Amino acid sequence: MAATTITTAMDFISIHGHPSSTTTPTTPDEKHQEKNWLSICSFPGKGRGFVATQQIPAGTIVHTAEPLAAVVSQEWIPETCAWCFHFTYPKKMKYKMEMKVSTTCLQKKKKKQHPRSTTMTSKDVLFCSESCQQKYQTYGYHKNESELLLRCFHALEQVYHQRREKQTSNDNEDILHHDMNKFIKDLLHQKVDIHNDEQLRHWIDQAWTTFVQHYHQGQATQTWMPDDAERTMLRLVACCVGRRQMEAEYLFPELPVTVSTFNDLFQVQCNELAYIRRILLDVDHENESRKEKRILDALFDIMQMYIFFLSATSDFLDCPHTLFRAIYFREMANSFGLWEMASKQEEEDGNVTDDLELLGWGIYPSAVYFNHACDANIRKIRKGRQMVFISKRVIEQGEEACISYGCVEDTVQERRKRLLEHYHFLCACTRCEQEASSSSE
Ligand SMILES: C[S@@+](CC[C@H](N)C(=O)[O-])C[C@H]1O[C@@H](n2cnc3c(N)ncnc32)[C@H](O)[C@@H]1O
Repeated sequence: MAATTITTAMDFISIHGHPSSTTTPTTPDEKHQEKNWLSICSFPGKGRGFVATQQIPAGTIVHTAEPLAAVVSQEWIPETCAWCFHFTYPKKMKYKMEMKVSTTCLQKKKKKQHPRSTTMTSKDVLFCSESCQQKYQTYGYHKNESELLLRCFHALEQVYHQRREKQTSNDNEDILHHDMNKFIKDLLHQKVDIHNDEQLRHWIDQAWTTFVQHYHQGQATQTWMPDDAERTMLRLVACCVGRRQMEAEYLFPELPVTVSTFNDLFQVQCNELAYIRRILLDVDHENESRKEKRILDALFDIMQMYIFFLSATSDFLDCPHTLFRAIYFREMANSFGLWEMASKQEEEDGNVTDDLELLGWGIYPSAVYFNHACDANIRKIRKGRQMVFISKRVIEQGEEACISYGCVEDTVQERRKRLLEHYHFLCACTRCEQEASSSSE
């Protein structure tokens, strides 16, 4: 087990990240094997959610989910298998992602090159065994998918290292700040009603379009550096854009049943409006110039990530800002944290500690309907790349099946505050409703 516990800036995108739930699954009864235990319903104040279709015995596997995309956190790449998330601190993973690729295809825009091939590797994708390496390189929508991802990861690494070495500045950034500030002022002077979805969405679209136009005129920064969490996030976005591109280029390949399609991602709730609105409400009590700065900073962070992504991948990925945002804001608050698992020995000895590491992030479209409850009736455990969901007690037919998105030990006020801050919603679970009404009596 590793020595430190990380808390990254990306913690906020996790909905289901608690290390104590990452122990090895208990073997379920044969008769409890998965069937259609759950269906999707609408719940007032919570959107869609899973509901039990029949009485579910305790300890039943109610759902097993495969990721559409899963990546190792930047910090733990050397010690974590990119396929099965096996973690061996302080030992390093032995197998690299390595492929022969044609150099002409590497940069589509550079024409008239003689076809040559080269061996390409990504330092950001390592495996614990040849078998995991093989699975990673052959899994996907099409056999070319892992090659495309290799190029993306390689290019993201390169741009990162180039920027770190160069640190050039760009005077035109002032123009960009000035123009973007004008937008923010308009918003704050009530030309946009932030409670009106249509108006707010329109404003966000315009802000992005303006920013991207500046980028194409050479006015966006080339010096901004992503932190580890943002680099991890960019690889996760690349996996989704890559899947989309494969689907567009190769029609109807024979898919293994476990492979999600890009469209599956669109079942997932998009949190862009909720995120921006929360920032706008948060800064409400600040003075004007502070307000403007905080909104600008919040927007710029994501816009700069996008520009960084474009600089690295635009030669082989087609990703307009609308697509980037559609993916980014679905991953935000919907991705599952992939935690280190306790060893069998630790479990047998009852020695499972809380300082397990957050090894990566995955997006699991079939599992996003689990709403949060502060007294959850479902626990989730990781089994390699899969997420397995198991009932903690008997669940009655028609009862909502919920997991916990994190710690539920605090008071109702603290729990609600944390969920609002990290996941942008006011918790409406039965426990919160009851505790909130009794504390207000
Ligand atoms: C992973 S999604 C769950 C599925 C979501 N309800 C949907 O319709 O797609 C998480 C989102 O569901 C809603 N949600 C989940 N648990 C909730 C709760 N206890 N109270 C209110 N909203 C909740 C929030 O909007 C949250 O951002």
